[in-house]
Amino acid sequence: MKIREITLRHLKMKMKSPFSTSFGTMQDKEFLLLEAKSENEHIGWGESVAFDTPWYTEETVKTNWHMLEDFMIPAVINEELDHPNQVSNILSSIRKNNMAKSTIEGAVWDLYAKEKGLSLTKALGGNKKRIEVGISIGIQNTIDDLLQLIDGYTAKGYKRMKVKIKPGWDLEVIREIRKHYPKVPLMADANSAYTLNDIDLFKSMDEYGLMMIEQPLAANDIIDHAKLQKEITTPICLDESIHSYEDARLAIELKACQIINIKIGRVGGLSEARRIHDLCKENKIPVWCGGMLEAGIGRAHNIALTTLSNFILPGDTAGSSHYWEQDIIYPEVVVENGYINVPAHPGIGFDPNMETIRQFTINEKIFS
Ligand SMILES: O=C(O)CCC(=O)c1ccccc1C(=O)O
Ligand SMILES: [Mg+2]
Repeated sequence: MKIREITLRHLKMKMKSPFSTSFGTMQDKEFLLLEAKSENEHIGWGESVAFDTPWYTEETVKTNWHMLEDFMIPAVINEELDHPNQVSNILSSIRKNNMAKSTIEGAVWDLYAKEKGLSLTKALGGNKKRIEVGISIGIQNTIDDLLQLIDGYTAKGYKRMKVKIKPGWDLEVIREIRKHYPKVPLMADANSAYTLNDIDLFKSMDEYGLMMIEQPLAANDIIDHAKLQKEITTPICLDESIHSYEDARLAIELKACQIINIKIGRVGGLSEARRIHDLCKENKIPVWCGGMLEAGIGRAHNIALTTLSNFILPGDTAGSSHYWEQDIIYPEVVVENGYINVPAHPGIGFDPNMETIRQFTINEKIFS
């Protein structure tokens, strides 16, 4: 198959409520959508998960636009593609910029599945009919606010609660949650806010039965994560540290974690995500699918990936209505009792809502 036309769009959508992490607060979500049309008039969609500031990784919406426009789209358009795995080879001469790579690679996967008449789930080799999801809860003004949110999400059936922590919003918060919800499946995500000097804090957390602590230390610090994991019983889950299969291999060999959060954008696409999944499975490291506050296209890709067998733990793919007044796909992603039904239609299995896409687009360029 060949891609003969690509439309790149820059969208801006307002989130229903602001989302706060150890790095700061997000309210407006800017992101890119890539629409790739084949010779046979099939259309594949990809979404960039880069944010408008480089706090999570070094990439931003603007660096992604630049990489896609000047390097990646010219390299892929009009090339004969037999399989989406080729995209990472074609782009391998471009260093890093994983989220930009993933945007175009994701569109090629969707397109490939549509050309074959397969769901993206099938094309990837997944076979779940439904997936389990949890919810990621940002830092709140008060512990009472947080407890109320947990109340609501528990009632909605989300399979586990993830709370963001940072220095000053950590042990006390976990202790209070456990006082009110002794049994709720609970985990904490620090987004790299700590160092090994905080080892006593993490030892104290061991008594609260957390499913895991996500990314307590710096993104480039696999060695210190290994040291920390030796000292605590709570499993460490790595997020920001894992950008590739090789990172995952290093982390597993050094015993820096017991669980890995896979985000398609962070690792450069679905092909690499699947390789990491397979490596983790061989090494008995359970994985789950992380979230980047995606709009519907990115959310659909996450659902398909999560159908692979070693996605054992609930992911962060909450329902569309948790984030948006109106999402950009139909049907929207719906969570019922903590489950999302996996669509069986060709490709990502959701249709773009062109009306809302146009409404939220602030810049657009067509390449052919
Ligand atoms: O609801 C979601 O999409 C996941 C929210 C989340 O935890 C998150 C959101 C933005 C950036 C990083 C993270 C993270 O997993 O660390
Ligand atoms: Mg995280």
